Amino acid sequence: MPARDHADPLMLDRTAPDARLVDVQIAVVAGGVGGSRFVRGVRHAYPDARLTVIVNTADDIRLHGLHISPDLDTMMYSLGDAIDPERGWGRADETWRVGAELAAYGVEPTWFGLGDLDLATHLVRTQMLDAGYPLSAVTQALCTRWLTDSDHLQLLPMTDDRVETHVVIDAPSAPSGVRAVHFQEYWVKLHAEPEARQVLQVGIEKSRPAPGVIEAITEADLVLVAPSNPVVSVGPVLAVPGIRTAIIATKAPVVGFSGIISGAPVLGMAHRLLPAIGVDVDAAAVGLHYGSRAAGGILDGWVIDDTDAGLLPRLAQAGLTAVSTDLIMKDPAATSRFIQYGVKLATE
Ligand SMILES: O=c1nc2n(C[C@H](O)[C@H](O)[C@H](O)CO)c3cc(O)ccc3cc-2c(=O)[nH]1
Repeated sequence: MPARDHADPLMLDRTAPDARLVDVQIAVVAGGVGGSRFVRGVRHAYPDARLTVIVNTADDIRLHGLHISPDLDTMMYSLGDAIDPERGWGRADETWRVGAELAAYGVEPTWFGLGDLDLATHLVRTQMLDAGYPLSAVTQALCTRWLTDSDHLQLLPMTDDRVETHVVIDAPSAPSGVRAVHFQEYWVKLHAEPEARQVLQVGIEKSRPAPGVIEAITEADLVLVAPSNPVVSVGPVLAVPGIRTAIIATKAPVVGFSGIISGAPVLGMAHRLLPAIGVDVDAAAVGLHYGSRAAGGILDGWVIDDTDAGLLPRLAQAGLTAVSTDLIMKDPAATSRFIQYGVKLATE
């Protein structure tokens, strides 16, 4: 195995058929549903690497007196093989009896699905937060149940501070003509139907990276940006003061993957939110939104789907190294293939 140097930290002994990356540190910036599918692929691609997933927490919401962290829970359940495969969030074999009882009492909101098994997670998290533990300590505690190998896989909230994504929509009856709703209300109750006039990350200015986040990025041998929602999943992580700077400064190659394929998000509602931040709903626009590191952005490489190969010249002209491949995450092996392909081409 040739000596690993930082010029090519991912140097594989490419002669060995089962080239393994050992003692390699990988940091992933991710959201929830798409992000967790991506991370399962990263684990498949680099089984011996030490993985730190920096997870968006701006989706978090307080309901029924409980602190709910959808993206952290989706990542945790998914990597712990407890996720409901159809929904992509929440627990497998879930029941909804407590939620139905709350509705029977007329307790609002009833539009946010609270599963009985999932409730235990929110109860533990809320108790620990109320006892003064930071969200990162709570996450570590919850993960001891779900993630067997904590020194090879760690979930970090982007921050321990309270940050919430709120979406500004038209409200004809309001004096200002607009109102802000929590992202969960925009997505789960309103199905992202209203035009998004603005997307706010409430509290982001005062937020600080959670313990370990900056080190995970600066000490990484590879940083990956998951094909998560650029506005409400990757966006908030990059907006926590200090995180974008650390990504720009890291010696590791930074490779991003597009969640927009043929002008639409594979999952979720990014197409309803990208216009609010002035970014077209296409794989090139999102890559240029993140920007090449040479131009002050965060990416060394950008991976788009084969159906968007026609966008490659535009990315090349803008100075962003980009490649196209099959980006459909049909299973961890498929995801693993496109990750390795993208990393190899984007770091050569
Ligand atoms: O579409 C829905 N998504 C629900 N989600 C998904 C959630 O809105 C998204 O996973 C993210 O916030 C956006 O990616 C939940 C996630 C949780 O962790 C816990 C409860 C829910 C409840 C719902 C729900 O009722 N409907």
